[in-house]
Amino acid sequence: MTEANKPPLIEIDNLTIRFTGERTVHAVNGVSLSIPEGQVLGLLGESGSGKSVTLRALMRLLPKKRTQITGGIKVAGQDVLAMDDATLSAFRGRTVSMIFQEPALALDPVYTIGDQITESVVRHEGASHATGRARALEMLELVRIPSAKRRLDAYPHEMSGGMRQRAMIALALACRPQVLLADEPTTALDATVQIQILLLLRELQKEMGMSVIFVTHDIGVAIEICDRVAVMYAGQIVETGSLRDIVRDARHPYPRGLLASTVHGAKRGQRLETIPGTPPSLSEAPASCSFAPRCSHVRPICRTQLPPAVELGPNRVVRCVLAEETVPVS
Ligand SMILES: Nc1ncnc2c1ncn2[C@@H]1O[C@H](COP(=O)(O)OP(=O)(O)OP(=O)(O)O)[C@@H](O)[C@H]1O
Repeated sequence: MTEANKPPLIEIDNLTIRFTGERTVHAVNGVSLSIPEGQVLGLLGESGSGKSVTLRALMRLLPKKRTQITGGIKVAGQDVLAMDDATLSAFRGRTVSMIFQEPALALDPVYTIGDQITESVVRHEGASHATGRARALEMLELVRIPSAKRRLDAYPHEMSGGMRQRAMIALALACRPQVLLADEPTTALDATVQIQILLLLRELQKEMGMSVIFVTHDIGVAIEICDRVAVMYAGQIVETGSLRDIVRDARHPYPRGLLASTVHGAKRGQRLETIPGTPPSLSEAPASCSFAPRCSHVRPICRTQLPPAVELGPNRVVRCVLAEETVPVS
């Protein structure tokens, strides 16, 4: 079966997330995504575009209070938004796992790495302590932590940044989840360690057949690891396509502008900050094209109507009136 024919493992349908409180934030505005088994999708966009909020919604990690969510999220056939606490607890770790930029969000400072992995395997799989401990060692070896046996008894603060990142990956993958959610896991690392971790993640992803959603603001990282890319702007996906589609033939003026200056020499660490102007405040739900104020190809209709979602092929959607035109980049 080709990748395009595989049934989706993750289906996000018209997801809308609004935070209410002192000020209202329309963080995610009608996001739809469908990700088959074994695919790495890069969620690319500048700061505040709604990448992390989308990812957190998939694991139900958003605060319950003052968060309004509509739309649907299905993972491996399960309705994530309808799960009760017991189902959710089994779902996290076993079906879906998450890694972060900062390992401190996942690793507990008062327990050794070995104990944390062991505990996760015991809790999620009902395994014995000995089985959990054996798995912990296996995982530390899998993520290539040197002297793995000795490191089982190390605390997170006794490890370097790169090693802690590997330990967090070991913990996240210990119960062999079907889906890995990665929220900028390599951003804080220096370039050499970053590439090692990306290569490791790609290898583990292939070996375990996982689907991955990889959040990044870094085009170089997306090029390194993703099969497909979805570009977010102001809580919406403005363009999706294969990595090749996006890098070689982006149609929306936002990714076109971002990529024009970087595509030939895209390096890791290169931020998406090349377009003049700032993103909208998100205090209101979009009623027209959110990018219009910054777009050098803007037309009157862009300021009065939401742009259409133009399907250019399977899994290739562009939200722009110019989707089918070849416009010069500026
Ligand atoms: N719990 C919350 N309450 C209110 N607003 C929030 C909350 N969480 C996120 N936001 C807001 O939602 C918007 C989207 O945030 P999000 O973290 O998803 O952006 P991002 O694209 O991941 O950016 P970054 O790369 O900076 O993390 C931002 O305006 C953010 O301030």
